[in-house]
Amino acid sequence: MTIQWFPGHMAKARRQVTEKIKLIDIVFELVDARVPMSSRNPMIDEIISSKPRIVLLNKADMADDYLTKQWIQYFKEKQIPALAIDSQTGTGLKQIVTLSRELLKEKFDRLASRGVKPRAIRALIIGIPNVGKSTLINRLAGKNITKTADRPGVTTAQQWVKVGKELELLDTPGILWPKFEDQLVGLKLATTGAIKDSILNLQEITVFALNFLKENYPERLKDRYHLEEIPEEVVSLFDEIGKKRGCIMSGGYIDYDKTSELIIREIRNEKLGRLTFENPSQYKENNH
Ligand SMILES: Nc1nc2c(ncn2[C@@H]2O[C@H](COP(=O)(O)OP(=O)(O)OP(=O)(O)O)[C@@H](O)[C@H]2O)c(=O)[nH]1
Repeated sequence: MTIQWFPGHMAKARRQVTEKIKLIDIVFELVDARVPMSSRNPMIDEIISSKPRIVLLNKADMADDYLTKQWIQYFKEKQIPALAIDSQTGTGLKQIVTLSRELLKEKFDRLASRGVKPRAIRALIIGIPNVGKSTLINRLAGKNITKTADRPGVTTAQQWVKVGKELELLDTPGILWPKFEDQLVGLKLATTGAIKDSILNLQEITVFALNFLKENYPERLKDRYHLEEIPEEVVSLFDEIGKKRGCIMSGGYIDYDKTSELIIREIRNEKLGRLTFENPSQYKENNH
């Protein structure tokens, strides 16, 4: 689903998330491990406020392992615990419960000392569209997808999904918007497939992707497209790939649309291996 984010929608989404946050102990902020910054909401710190949080770098199976470790370190330095997960297979999910329990130990000990009966940790998954929120909820819930009894929420009755004995999730995740006014963010999200029916031009996305691969993963580019050398000019690179893969129009011209579709499809299908499109060092320098 492609959501059109108008200011009114943004305000409504934010209000809904803020209401839900009041009901929970901890936030699971889901991001795409291939674009950990671009797949975050620009106002996330403000929205979450002082609630404990874990950043979950989802789709880690598609991301560059080396950079995923660097990103975990980056968040750690900002006092935000982060975990790499794969919601499709369930890799890394056990740690979510263990870490949540650790982070909330003091709060729950305090409640217990006041005589409050022990209860499951309540959590909310939030993230921009397509980061894998539903996949994660389904994976965590497993057979327990049958919902627990309603508990009155602030505006509507909320449904909770049990995850073992120790965790309960709000069944509908919080959806937030990306920072799409930044063109580079849009290009990265489009390359990874987060923006489905992109308003961005496909050839433009491909130029971005090729430049990125040329700079960061030149050997993979060479291997995949059997290139001896990578041409300086991105247009020549485009031409060469188009020629090699038979994306030719009548008259012998390169079919740029077809070439673009092929390259983007291959990136999304991991034909160029596991890729991460942003490096934490860029964000440290810019002091983001
Ligand atoms: N490879 C991989 N794919 C994943 C993972 N998690 C989710 N996906 C895929 O990502 C796509 C989006 O997942 P959803 O769970 O629908 O994402 P969502 O955040 O609920 O999306 P919205 O409903 O648009 O907000 C689906 O095709 C999933 O199969 C993961 O960890 N690894």
